[in-house]
Amino acid sequence: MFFSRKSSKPSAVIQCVVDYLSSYCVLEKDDVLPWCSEDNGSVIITFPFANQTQWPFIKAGMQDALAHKKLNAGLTLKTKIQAGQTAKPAVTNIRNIIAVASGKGGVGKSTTSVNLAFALMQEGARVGILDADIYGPSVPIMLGNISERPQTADNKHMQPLSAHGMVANSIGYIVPAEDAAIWRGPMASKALSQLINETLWPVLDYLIVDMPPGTGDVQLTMAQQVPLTAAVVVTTPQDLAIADAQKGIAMFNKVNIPVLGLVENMSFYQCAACGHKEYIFAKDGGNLLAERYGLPLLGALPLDVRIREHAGSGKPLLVSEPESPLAEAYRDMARAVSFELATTVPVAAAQGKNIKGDPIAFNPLDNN
Ligand SMILES: Nc1ncnc2c1ncn2[C@@H]1O[C@H](COP(=O)(O)OP(=O)(O)OP(=O)(O)O)[C@@H](O)[C@H]1O
Repeated sequence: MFFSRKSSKPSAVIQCVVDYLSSYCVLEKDDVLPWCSEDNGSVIITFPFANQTQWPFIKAGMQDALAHKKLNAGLTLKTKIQAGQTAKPAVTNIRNIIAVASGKGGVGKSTTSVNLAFALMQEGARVGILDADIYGPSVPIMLGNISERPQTADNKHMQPLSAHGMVANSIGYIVPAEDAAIWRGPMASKALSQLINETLWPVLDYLIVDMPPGTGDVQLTMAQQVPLTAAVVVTTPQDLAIADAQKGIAMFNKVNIPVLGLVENMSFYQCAACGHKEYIFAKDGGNLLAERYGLPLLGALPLDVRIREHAGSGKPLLVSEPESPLAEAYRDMARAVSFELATTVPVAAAQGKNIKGDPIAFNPLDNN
């Protein structure tokens, strides 16, 4: 029941802001009430998810709602991402680890991972990316720093590399591709644990992990060994890819990692000249799968040559064309990912205990 847990009734301005947020986010009023506090006639709203590009619209909507009720209050919007609970102890400085997985190769998992990471950053989160795609690491190519190597001061820990304001590490920076390609399961999953645990990560709200494609033993062991908070499954609309995505969902269910939802990549082709949308592969595959599993469809990204060109050039779309509608589609997805995590994964009991501060002089959002 609305406000039932509070001993005193919230003020009229808080009630108005809560009403607005509850309908904007499609959540119960009791769910959004904890985000709101009042200080000297000003309302502070602290979102537990990353949505900073929406703040101007949200603020304007709230101001209208307040004015409609002849109320007046200053509005301050903030972001505070909480750590979601994990079965294994959290990694130092990382609040949430999100695996980006796909049932089969070539569906655009790495491209989605990298652009998702930048999109989350543009929405106000502190983000890093880890390329765990042992058999085909492509993050170094997409970040344009393939010839760089992580530095180490003590021969035990690596400093992550930094590209376009994002921290990253990848097996591709460390081991020649032909060596990693022949690793067997135990070696591959040990490499992932080492990459995560021996990198000096700055304080991060999200570490995006680009998983190796597939749902075999290697992927299963990896999913079990790392304290994943949640997973996102990428698919394309073809029947075959959908069937494989189904296996991906089943794999995470088996190891009790919550799947936040599906991303349908290469969903449609939009003609640059006339804007007509062509569903080249199939229509609504991702939607139907999402419905079957009761999962949200977090994003439907078009097949667009610019996505491939920018990924190949070392400057991902979100960095090279941040104002484009394509970048907006990725940010829509990023907000959906962040929102789902905050509203469906229980908050970790040991909140903040693993946050030790930045070991290196790096924090893209120090003033937040
Ligand atoms: N939405 C898109 N539009 C156009 N090209 C895309 C799109 N998504 C990915 N690509 C391109 O498709 C190819 C495969 O993408 P990517 O490497 O991200 O797939 P993957 O699933 O990670 O593959 P792998 O299984 O080999 O790791 C790349 O050339 C990439 O640039």
